Amino acid sequence: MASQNQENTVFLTEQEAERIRNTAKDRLKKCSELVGHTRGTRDSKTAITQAFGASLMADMDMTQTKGQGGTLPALAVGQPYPPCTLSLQDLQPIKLAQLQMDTHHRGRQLTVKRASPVVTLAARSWTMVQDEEGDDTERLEVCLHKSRHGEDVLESASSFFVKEPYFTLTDQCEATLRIDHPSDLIVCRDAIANHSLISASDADTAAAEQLARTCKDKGNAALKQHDLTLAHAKYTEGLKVARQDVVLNTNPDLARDISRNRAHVNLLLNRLEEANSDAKASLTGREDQRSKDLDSKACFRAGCAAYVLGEYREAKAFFEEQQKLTPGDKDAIINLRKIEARLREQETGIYNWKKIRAGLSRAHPRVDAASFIGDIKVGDSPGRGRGMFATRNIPVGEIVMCDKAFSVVWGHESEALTAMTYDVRDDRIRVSPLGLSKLTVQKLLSNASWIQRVMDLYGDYQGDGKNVSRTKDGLVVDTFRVYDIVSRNAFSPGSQYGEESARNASTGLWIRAAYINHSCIANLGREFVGDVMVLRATQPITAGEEIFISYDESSDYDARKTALMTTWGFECNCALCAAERADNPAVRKKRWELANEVDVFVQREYWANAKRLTIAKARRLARAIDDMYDSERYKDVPRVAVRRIQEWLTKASPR
Ligand SMILES: C[S@@+](CC[C@H](N)C(=O)[O-])C[C@H]1O[C@@H](n2cnc3c(N)ncnc32)[C@H](O)[C@@H]1O
Repeated sequence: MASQNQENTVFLTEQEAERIRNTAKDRLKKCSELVGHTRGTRDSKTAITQAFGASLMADMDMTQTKGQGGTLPALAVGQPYPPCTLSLQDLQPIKLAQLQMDTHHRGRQLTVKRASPVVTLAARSWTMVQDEEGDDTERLEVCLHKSRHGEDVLESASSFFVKEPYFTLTDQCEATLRIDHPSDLIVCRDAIANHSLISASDADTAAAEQLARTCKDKGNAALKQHDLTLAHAKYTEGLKVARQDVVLNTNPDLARDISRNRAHVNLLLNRLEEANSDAKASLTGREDQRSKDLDSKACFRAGCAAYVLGEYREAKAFFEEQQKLTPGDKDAIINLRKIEARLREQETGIYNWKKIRAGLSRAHPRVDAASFIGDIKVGDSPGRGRGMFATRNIPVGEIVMCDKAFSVVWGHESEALTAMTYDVRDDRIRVSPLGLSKLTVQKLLSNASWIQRVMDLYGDYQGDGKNVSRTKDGLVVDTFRVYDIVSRNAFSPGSQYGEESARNASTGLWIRAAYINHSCIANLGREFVGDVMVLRATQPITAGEEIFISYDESSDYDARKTALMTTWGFECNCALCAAERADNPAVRKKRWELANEVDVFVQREYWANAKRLTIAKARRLARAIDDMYDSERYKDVPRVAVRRIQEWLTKASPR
């Protein structure tokens, strides 16, 4: 992740780093020794006692960091496997006793019930589960993506279906069923629900209609209790029956009513595409006042979903229709006004920054704004993958892009989760914004069009690319791919709402800006207003030229080189790096020391009313740094170490 704040560094002791590496390597070794070994049955009492004993020893996935107090979770990453893309009904059952060690049981599904309380750790939750018959017990662990809609998934129910179970070892080498992809775990909230459906297809009209009505009532009751997941399940069940010909031919309004209700729940669950299609499906098009009122409600719901999806023209059409159906409706008027602003932002890049800034606070850190993409387009950037290119000449100071974040986690929010990750692919330990990966996965699980857009971004692990898989149980999201995409595309919007450090750094994903490559001599400057990234030309850009931002602004060549390789996985070949690489390391070191001296000077000496002696000292410093540059090599290359003191001098001696 590109940091705004170079102080955001976690210092890991050698021993801690070694411990993390060894834990991951030990596990991998044991796993490879045990591949394919049959599990056999486990005595349930002993299994539960052993598992809890191990968990009590310590939350072993926590890491101590040097001199910074506190801990960060540590996770091994870089062993991706694909999520299950089959529907539950197409998988063959398997029993716990049939499981084989370190094996993905492709084409199989397990039905289990919870047999112990849930243990919730920073980056995972686990519990003991039993077969349906209760004669065998095993550990079930959900890694990272352990909660949905603010609820711990394992705690939300007592029965689960595990799709294509992965039976392996924990970091402490205990046997476990491990879930990495949330779509591989199906919560069974109400076993009776599915049985009731089976009889519906054969039922007579009255019975089927009654069944759909009961589901609708149960959905309404769950909604009243704010149990959105159950409400959604009940409406879905009711819709399946109400959309069958037996009911549809006699009472088409029942399906419409349930669709309208589910649209509301979907909006609350952020399932915007389904909210939009449900609302459209509920429209009656009739002219009586009651029908008009209902259609107005549906238009409002379809419009809200389209608005959050960024489909402002579609949203506008729905709110206009709402206004026609129920003239004077205040919601429609307010929303139409908001849409005018969004369309202006999107089409012209004109924003009311004063108003936007005034509306930002710790409690409201996100901006309600559209993204503006200026005259730029994605193209091939040899040696750098894809990049963004200007399609016309752009003068200095012009806004090139304002990108509203796809997902952002602020340091002060409960979703913020930073972890030390050990990547087995390149043997590197990194500080990873896992909270952002989690939030991104949650958003993707709700809307298919978003999956395609995020999965188009660059990531080391390709998985199934930008294909969207959907089973009868819902959307499938490859969390390993999201993790890799976040690792290579996340930026930090800086600490806009209070102090933060590496352990709670704010991070976000800007999916349009994510196509812009790095150069240490960037031609764009970056600023954040809440979660909007504003990019302006800092140099004149000619049509066809690639645009660049700086992922790391350190003036220390070695630090910058290491950060670019560790975080972003590349070595920069810009003119500045080429010149600095050719410098004698001793010269680079001396220049770096002088730049540090400048930092201390600038912090101590305020430029306003600076004494002549102080200004003279600043001039000496600037000259000393300038002398450390080879005049031939740095003829056309910026002398970055001298920049700060020159800025100070410009302000201190304006005449
Ligand atoms: C945010 S993405 C930029 C878009 C990316 N090039 C693509 O094809 O989607 C960051 C990744 O782009 C590549 N990249 C960016 N700047 C680069 C540069 N100056 N040299 C080489 N690779 C670069 C690296 O692979 C990096 O991890």
